[in-house]
Formats: sequence, C-alpha cells, structure tokens
Amino acid sequence: MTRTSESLTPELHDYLVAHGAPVDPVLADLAEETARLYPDLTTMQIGPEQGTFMTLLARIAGARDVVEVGTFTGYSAICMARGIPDDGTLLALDISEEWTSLARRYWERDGIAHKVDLRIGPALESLRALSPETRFDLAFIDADKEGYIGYWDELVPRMRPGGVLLVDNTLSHGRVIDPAEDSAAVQGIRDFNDHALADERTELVLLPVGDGLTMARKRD
Ligand SMILES: C[S@@+](CC[C@H](N)C(=O)[O-])C[C@H]1O[C@@H](n2cnc3c(N)ncnc32)[C@H](O)[C@@H]1O
Repeated sequence: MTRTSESLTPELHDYLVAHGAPVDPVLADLAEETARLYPDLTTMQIGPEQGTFMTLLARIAGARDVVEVGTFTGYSAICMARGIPDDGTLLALDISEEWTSLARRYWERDGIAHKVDLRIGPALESLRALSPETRFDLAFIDADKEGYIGYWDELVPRMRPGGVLLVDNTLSHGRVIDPAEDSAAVQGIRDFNDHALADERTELVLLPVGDGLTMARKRD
C-alpha cells in the first residue's frame, strides 16, 4: 500500500511531463518569452502538468463560466480557456497591464482571446463589483497570498453548486510546516488552509501538484 505521494526528482518530473503533459508550441513559447523577459519571475507561472490538469478538469466539470484571480502572462488562463466551450467565458483578474499585455498576445495566437474578459485592478474590488447574479463553474486563485481568504470568501457564494475552486501554492514549497518561516505570504497560506478546511460550504483536498494545489467543490 502506498501511503505517501512520490517525491519528484527533476528526471522523474521530466518523465511525468513527457507522459502526460507534453508542452505544445504556444505554451512552450509563452514560457520561454516569460523567462526571457522576467527571469526572476518564472516561478509565478504554473507548470505544464498543472496546466494540463486544469484543462482536463475544466472539461470534466463541464465548466462554462470561469474566473481566475492572478493572470500574470496568461499561461493558466490559456489552459483553462482551452477546456471550456467556444461560448464560455474566463474572467481574468490582475493588477498588471505590463504582464497581461504579453498574455493578450498569446491568447490571440492560441485562438482563445474571444473567451477572455481581462479586468485590470485589485482583484478583491473587481470581484466585489460583479453583479449579484454572477455565477462560476470553476475558479482559480493564484495572486497575493495574503489576499487568499478574501478571494475565497468572495468566490464561494458565487460558485454554482458542484462548482470547483482551485487554489495555488498551498504548500508554499514546504514552508507551511517550517516554524522558522514567518513571512506574510506563508502565514497567509497557513491562515487560508485553515480557513478553507473549516468552511462547511465546500469539501476539499490538498494535492501535491506544483507547490500545493487545493481543489474544493462547492456543496450542493
Ligand atoms: C503567481 S502570478 C499568477 C500566475 C498565473 N496564474 C500563471 O499561471 O501564469 C500572481 C499574479 O497576481 C497578480 N496580483 C497580485 N496581487 C494582486 C491583486 N491584489 N489583485 C489582482 N492581481 C494581483 C500579480 O500581478 C501576478 O500577475
């Protein structure tokens, strides 16, 4: 019986990507251009296997209305937009015109730009400005870690019953269990993990994908 998840060496990670998430030219070029323009920020982008997982999940969930909090250069948005129908919508929220201008270019190239509604500004304000009737099938939270609880609390009531929330970086590369780690970002993740677990409106699992991916389902 296997009681733990596999620790991935770089070689095993390469094998996993090659056998489940081969990167296509659009995503490969986006990752390469992001790394060239912002070499210190490449860890902001989700990895290829997480992207493929999100495309499949969007399809399996039959998602039509999707929201992303934290878009950066658009990698995760492409992955989710690929998994929704042609008349589906992905509401993408970010504060950076610069980073999302690169995203827009790749959304055009990938043929999914017509599905994306990008709004620039603090995501909490953008969420609070939504009409009371707005509902989502799939949400992805991947912005400032101190804001996670606020995003969660705005999003859970707006999810359809059975809707799925994905929350990134919830293991913080293991720092969540390091008592010497007291950064605001890691404490924000710890607080969020406790908050989400106690939320009876959802059921969830924390997956060892990337540096921790929480997947929650809004109860019926
Ligand atoms: C980790 S990156 C997102 C990466 C993206 N999901 C991807 O896969 O490429 C975090 C993003 O959150 C954005 N962000 C940070 N604070 C924000 C806020 N208060 N409101 C909206 N976006 C914010 C940043 O500008 C950055 O683009």
